[in-house]
Amino acid sequence: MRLGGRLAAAVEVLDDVAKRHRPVADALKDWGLSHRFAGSGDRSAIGNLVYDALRRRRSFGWRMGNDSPRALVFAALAEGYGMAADAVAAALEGDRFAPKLPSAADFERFRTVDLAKAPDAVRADVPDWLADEFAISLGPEWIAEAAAFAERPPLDLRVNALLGNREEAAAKLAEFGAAATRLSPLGLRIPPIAGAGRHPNVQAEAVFQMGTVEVQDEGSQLVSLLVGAKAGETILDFCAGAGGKTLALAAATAGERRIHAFDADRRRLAPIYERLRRARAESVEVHSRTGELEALEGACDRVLVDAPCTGSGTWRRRPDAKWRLSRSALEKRTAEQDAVLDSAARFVRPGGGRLAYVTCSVLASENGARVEAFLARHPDFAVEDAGAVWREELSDVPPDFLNVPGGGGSGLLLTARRSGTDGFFFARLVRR
Ligand SMILES: C[S@@+](CC[C@H](N)C(=O)[O-])C[C@H]1O[C@@H](n2cnc3c(N)ncnc32)[C@H](O)[C@@H]1O
Repeated sequence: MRLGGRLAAAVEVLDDVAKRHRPVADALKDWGLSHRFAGSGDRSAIGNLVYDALRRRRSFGWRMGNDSPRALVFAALAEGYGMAADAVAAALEGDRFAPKLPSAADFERFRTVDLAKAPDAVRADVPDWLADEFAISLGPEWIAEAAAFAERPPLDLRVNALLGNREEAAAKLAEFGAAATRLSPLGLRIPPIAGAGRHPNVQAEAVFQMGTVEVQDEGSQLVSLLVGAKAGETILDFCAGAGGKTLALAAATAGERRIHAFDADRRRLAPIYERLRRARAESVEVHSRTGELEALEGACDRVLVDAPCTGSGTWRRRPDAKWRLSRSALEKRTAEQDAVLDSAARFVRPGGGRLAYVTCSVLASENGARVEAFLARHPDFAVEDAGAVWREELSDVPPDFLNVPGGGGSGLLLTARRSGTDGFFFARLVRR
């Protein structure tokens, strides 16, 4: 396909996402199925345009003076590829599939308008109703913090300590530019996609197939390590889902058969079995029914609650979710978070057992506020100092991560801007 066809396809996909309120990944997949002539290079170029347009929908729309799918796609092209109006026009000359070009004046406005004069929520690239939530959650620099979640993300891998070490894995993935992560001692990072490119298909590599590496954001690796799981302990991953953190816990406990993985939704657990096999994580027992957990009540040294949340920390990877989120959905999530914490608390061993609360959201109402509400309902728990937990499980902590404005209590907040990771909240509570 030529550039014009790719642009038209990106406009079509964005239209579909907007009109049918559907996830962008589904819209892209459907487009691919009905346009089988498109090659893999076309698909990744179209995907990049669509994702870039969604990540920065508000600021692109404001700078273009128009937020139609067509204007957003041209904005993504101009920004992502550094193309000026005349270069775009020249590239599309005689291309009958190309969508109608914005005017030269629109391109000029896009290039020169001062975004600093735009409303806060536009600069932050978030919906208006979320501006206050972000300001409370991320403090005086919330606009820059939110805008960092509108950048392209890297591809992070965790090296499975049960099967390999980071140096060897890095050597096997050197052609993709994989390098050690800054904060996780187990991580490898492949830089964000440039231009029309795409991330390598690491799942096809022997090092992945043999279980030596797993795809996991560095932030997710860090919060898994902060749980502090040790060999010989009884550990319950209460919201295990597809097992991203279960696998990390299994590697941290060097294979002792004491990890229990549970999820209230059996369908979500489905991928865990194959992932555990590949990682040779034999220490994990998977439970899909609450009744199977009876023997664990009051008996777990560590319980991880990786709670259902809005996912606001993952908007670099799922930018469409940012525009679908509603106030009522946020309220539904906070109620679920209270319920899941209450259900999980009974498994924690009195007299020193730990309850780790994690979300992949940066919103204080899902994070510190939930911890505070939990402590009010459960006076037998106390929150540990997050800085001390980091020093105990990892190393010196950069003080920025501990600064959780409006978070209440001693939580840790990772963000794209502070830690260069997806957004994660972490708090560890001890049962007296
Ligand atoms: C953020 S996801 C878990 C992701 C997973 N830990 C990982 O790292 O791949 C949250 C999970 O919590 C589960 N969940 C929601 N409510 C629950 C409850 N009351 N008890 C247990 N699990 C629950 C959901 O089914 C979902 O799979």
